[in-house]
Amino acid sequence: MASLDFLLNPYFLAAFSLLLALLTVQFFSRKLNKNYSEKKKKYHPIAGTIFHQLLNFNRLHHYMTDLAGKYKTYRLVSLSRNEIYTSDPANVEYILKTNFDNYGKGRYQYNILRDFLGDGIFAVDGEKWRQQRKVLSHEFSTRMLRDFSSVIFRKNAAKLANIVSEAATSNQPLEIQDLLMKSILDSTFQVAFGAELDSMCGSSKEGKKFAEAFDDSSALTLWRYVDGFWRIKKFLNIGSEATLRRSTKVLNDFVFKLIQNKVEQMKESKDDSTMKREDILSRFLQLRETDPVYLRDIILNLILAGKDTTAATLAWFIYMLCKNPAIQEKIAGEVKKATNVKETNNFAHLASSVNEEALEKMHYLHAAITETLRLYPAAPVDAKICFSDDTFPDGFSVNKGDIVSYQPYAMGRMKFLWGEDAEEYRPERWLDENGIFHPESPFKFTAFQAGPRICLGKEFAYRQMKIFAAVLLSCFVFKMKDDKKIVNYRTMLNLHIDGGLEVQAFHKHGN
Ligand code: HEM
Repeated sequence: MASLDFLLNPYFLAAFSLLLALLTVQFFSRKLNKNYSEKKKKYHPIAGTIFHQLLNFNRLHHYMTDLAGKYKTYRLVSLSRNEIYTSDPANVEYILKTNFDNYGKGRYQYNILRDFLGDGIFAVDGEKWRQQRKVLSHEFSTRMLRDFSSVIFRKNAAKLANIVSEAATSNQPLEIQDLLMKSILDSTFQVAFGAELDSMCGSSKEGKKFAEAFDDSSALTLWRYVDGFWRIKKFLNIGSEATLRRSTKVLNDFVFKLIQNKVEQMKESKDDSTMKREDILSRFLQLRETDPVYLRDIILNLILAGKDTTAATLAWFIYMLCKNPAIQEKIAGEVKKATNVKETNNFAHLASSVNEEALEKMHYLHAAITETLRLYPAAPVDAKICFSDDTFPDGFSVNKGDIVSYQPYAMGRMKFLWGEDAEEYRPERWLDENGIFHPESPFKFTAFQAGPRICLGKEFAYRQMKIFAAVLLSCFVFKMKDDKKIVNYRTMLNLHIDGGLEVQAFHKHGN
């Protein structure tokens, strides 16, 4: 019954009363206006209110998938504005591409995100977004970043394999999601700053503090979406807002110090043309970008973008493989063939063999990761604000200020999109008759968003996930520690496994 405690919460009761009042007002104003606007505009069916979302909070994505099964596009009534949810690819294409300029983060999201993400790419629209997108797209397409990041991914994959190996030898279970979160944070941090954080082994106290402050800031920023009183709490500097202020200060102090150190290092090595600076911070400094606040915003946004998304996807991937041992075996076979490595006890050697050429050959692994993202997309729902009244391709209207969301989680499970076996984990659906991966329309498979704001790190993320998966699956067999345990997500911005994923790893030894 603990999950119903929130019914007694005074904030909740106040919000509920307000919602009832709003619904009453909406009902009567609809009646009064019937002869005017209703005649001209058609609105998507009302499937519920945000009160229903609160009641279903712990199974939110199941609830919304059920609604999506009934209506391709529907509305939920909230206190201040309509919330429209769609799983219709034609509407998704319209929002994300055709009428791109009419949908964005808006002032509402910017105000929530600003204290943590500043003016970084995730928080802004318009010119500020365009400028960062241009610079970052260029950086992410360079061969230098690709090669530099691959070296780091291989090193960290081998480091993780060492930890898994120790657990396998001593027959100890592992909480693999947590390990992946730390390892991916270490990789992303090193690509971004060119410095070691080592949150996986915890060798640096400052690094540990940074990692904790980062997670706290992220969770507390998300909390603002449901806490109607956050502005007052911020003004009074109390409760969650006081904690957020402390966490962002830890982040800022740490990052500004790193930037300062890097600037000094670069000054010292100015004449040394053999010094190659390949991390993202150094690249920006070389481009004569010296505003520390701008640099902080760019880099923290990248870390946020890359860390939880990639790590959570890998955790769901391992979960899927524990549930489907034949697929696990098949991927291991493909990796062995592509890398041509016989000896799997030397993790560094094995990791170095997972090179570009080998990765290109791993179509089945690519399909299995994509299939994981179809069923467990790291961003399960993605919301935009509508900037001016509009009509969707399905003929229904949306109003200025409405929140419009496409739903990767629900879409991944719709039979009308994927067929009768939509709920089944079947990597083969991504392969043609020759076993070659073939992508789907990004307006149907929406895990990376689509259109001009499509995920900038998609290729980077696949490379990292494939390297980690290839190294781990060549050396170990993974099984659930407790096969009967029900695995579910925790409702938050990204789709994490609630309580982590406890697995048992077994050595494959030389086969
Ligand atoms: C499995 C891994 C990943 C998934 C599923 C994913 C998914 C997404 C999604 C859904 C968005 C749109 C978010 C929004 O509306 O604001 C996005 C944006 C973005 N992603 Fe990823 N992402 C992943 C990994 C990465 C990585 C590793 C990086 C870079 C290190 C990255 C960089 C970005 C950036 C910079 C944006 C903002 C693009 C823009 O607004 O123009 N992502 N990603």
